[in-house]
Amino acid sequence: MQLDVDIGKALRSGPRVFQLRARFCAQGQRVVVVGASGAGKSLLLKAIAGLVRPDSGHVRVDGQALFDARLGIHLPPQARNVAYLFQDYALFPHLNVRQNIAFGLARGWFNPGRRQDSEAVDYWLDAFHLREVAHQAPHELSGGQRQRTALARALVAKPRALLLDEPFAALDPPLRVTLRAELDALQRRLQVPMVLITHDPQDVEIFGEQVLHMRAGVVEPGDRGSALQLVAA
Ligand SMILES: Nc1ncnc2c1ncn2[C@@H]1O[C@H](COP(=O)(O)OP(=O)(O)OP(=O)(O)O)[C@@H](O)[C@H]1O
Repeated sequence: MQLDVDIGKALRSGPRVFQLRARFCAQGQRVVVVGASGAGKSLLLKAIAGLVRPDSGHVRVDGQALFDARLGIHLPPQARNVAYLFQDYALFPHLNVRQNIAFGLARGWFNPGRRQDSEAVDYWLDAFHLREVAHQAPHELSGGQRQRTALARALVAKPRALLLDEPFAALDPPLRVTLRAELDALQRRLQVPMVLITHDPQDVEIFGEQVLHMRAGVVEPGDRGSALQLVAA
């Protein structure tokens, strides 16, 4: 994947203005974003996903413009084919596991899925060991099952990139280790490029093929060593 980002965005809240100024080009399959709380990491990912509209600049994936202020391009999230996994997974509380995953196909409720679609959902139910709980609602799941459902929903539409906002933060340490290893193996198997926000040194070790530092809204290139110092601080 080639991710070419050069964006600016001012966010105002009362007298305070937060200025996002992100400019970088990422080439690898595994990009990690580190930085202090409030540095702008989630905003950056949301801008790539199309959930936040920058004021200026461009976002290009493999040469395709997802956003270009000068050309007036701002593809909606569902047209970007880039999956975004929220910090709290954002599962739909009134839908069961199967329905949550099927929602990732973005066909909506009035357009029932085709046969291949339900095969795709079945595939991910099996791949993530969710078959047994397919009928359960998010509040009836363990933390790991919730995370796997959210990942399955993100992957079912075969995204060209996966954006993960602190994917293990809500999990207790033993489960974190297990699911980190699962994501590691999954990424190798699917070869889906990913950008992962983290405060955890283990994530930097495992997924930090390329590291971006964010400091007060600005992206600075970093390396694994300095990222480890930053997250350990
Ligand atoms: N809608 C908004 N209006 C005004 N300011 C905002 C808005 N959303 C975010 N901000 C500000 O933008 C800054 C960056 O927020 P962001 O969520 O990207 O931080 P982060 O680096 O992901 O932090 P954390 O590690 O705590 O999740 C913060 O200072 C936040 O207060």
